[in-house]
Amino acid sequence: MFPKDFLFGASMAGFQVEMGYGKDDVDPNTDWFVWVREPENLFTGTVSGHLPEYGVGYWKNYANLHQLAVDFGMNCLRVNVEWSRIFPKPTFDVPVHVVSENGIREVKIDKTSLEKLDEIANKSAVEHYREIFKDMKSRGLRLILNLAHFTLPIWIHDPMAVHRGIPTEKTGWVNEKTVVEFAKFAAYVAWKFDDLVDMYTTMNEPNVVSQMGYIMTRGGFPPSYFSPEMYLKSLFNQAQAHARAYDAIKFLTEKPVGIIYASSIYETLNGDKEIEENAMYMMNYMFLDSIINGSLLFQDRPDMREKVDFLGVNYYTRTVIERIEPMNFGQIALNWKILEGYGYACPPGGFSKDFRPVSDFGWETYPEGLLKLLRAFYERYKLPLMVTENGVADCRDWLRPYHLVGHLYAVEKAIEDGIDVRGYLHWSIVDNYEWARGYTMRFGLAETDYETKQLTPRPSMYIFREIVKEGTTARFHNYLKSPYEIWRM
Ligand SMILES: OC[C@@H]1[C@@H](O)[C@H](O)[C@@H](O)c2[nH]c(CCc3ccccc3)c[n+]21
Repeated sequence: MFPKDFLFGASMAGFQVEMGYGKDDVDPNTDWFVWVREPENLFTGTVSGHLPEYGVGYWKNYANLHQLAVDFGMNCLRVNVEWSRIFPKPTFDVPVHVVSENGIREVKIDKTSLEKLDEIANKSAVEHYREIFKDMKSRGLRLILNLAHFTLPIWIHDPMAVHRGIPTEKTGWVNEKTVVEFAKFAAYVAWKFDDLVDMYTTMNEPNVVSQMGYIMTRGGFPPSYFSPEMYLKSLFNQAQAHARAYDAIKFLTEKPVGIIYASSIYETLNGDKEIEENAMYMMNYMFLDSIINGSLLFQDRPDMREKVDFLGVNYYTRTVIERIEPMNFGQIALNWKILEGYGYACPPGGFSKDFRPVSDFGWETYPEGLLKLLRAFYERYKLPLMVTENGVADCRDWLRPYHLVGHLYAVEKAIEDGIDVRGYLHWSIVDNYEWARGYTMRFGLAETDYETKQLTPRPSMYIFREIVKEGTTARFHNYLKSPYEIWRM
């Protein structure tokens, strides 16, 4: 059984759902907005050619989407405010008190600084976000407010300059100055929205921003510039930015502040524990340890300790790896590689090498991995956990019923095993703009008609509602066995 006060809902991101009518709801001031229409990226096929301004239109149709959530049993939504909407112009000139020897140790934002930020903020954007959040609350939905979800203001990040190796100050998270500006943004958001917020998260998947930006540079993420040094620098500046944002928000409110991490369970086919632990450390614990235990790589950072009230776990599938001769990339020594045919590396719409069904995106259905991951994170950190993303690209809703029951069952078993999971937020409630893949991937429990903006529940959304109503997956366990035999634990 799920606890009575369990949070059932969905996650969304501003850039992926807000725009829809191609005019007064458009925010042109982000790195992603530039990136997805850049001729070089279109010519090389780096991006889909689809544009976010013709998407869901949440900026205008938010009431419809909120009511859909309520109608299908949801009691919580996670969304973010777009930094570039709140501050379309640079905030560098707003004075704050910074302590920065060997890292950004403290950023103090007082009332005077907040009032100076208020002078340059886009007040109509602040007001419109307040309308959206007030509507959400008026329908009984809790709000988890996230701050950064992949996009950065163009005055922080010039993705094409970095992509082409042209010297620029606007290097996004690689530039330590971004840490200070992010803390200002966090303080301002808490100051302006706290009365409407239930829980905060500072950022979504800092590891993906760094990995897809500077290592997996064929994935279509800005700036697609291979650099292990920039990978590490951007990763740890995001860790610092989280810690400084945590402090800035906590200076103004007692509400919980967490972070959302792209989490995968790393497995070998031959039970090579050393390699599995090595990968789990590198890909999960190294970053999280830095903001929970204050251990930033090999230096002690007490100013970054205990900066996580709860951990948002985004889980989609596992990553199967095997040992290789160590490869050295600067400070990074890699002695494992990802195996094709499992996890994220499967044939779209087919089956994995383990005969598990695969999504339209080529991601293997592996619900046991969520249970293993929740166990591993809880054992290491003993922090409240929340599944902040889980879902499947499945335009026909053939796989989603099984995928949904399997993963909700994994959460239910984790809770029965005494793991403190507070909620499950599906990715996502409606189809939306899938970054470099545009509208080609459909993750919605409800289908989005991008012409009419009509939102139509898919069959699996009715299953979601039944499971919430009954407080357990029990009635749907036949979905675990056939026709996809997805659960073998
Ligand atoms: O791909 C589905 C969703 C995105 O739409 C969300 O914005 C993002 O938070 C998110 N993260 C993941 C898992 C990690 C990942 C990110 C990007 C590309 C491939 C895998 C999947 N998703």
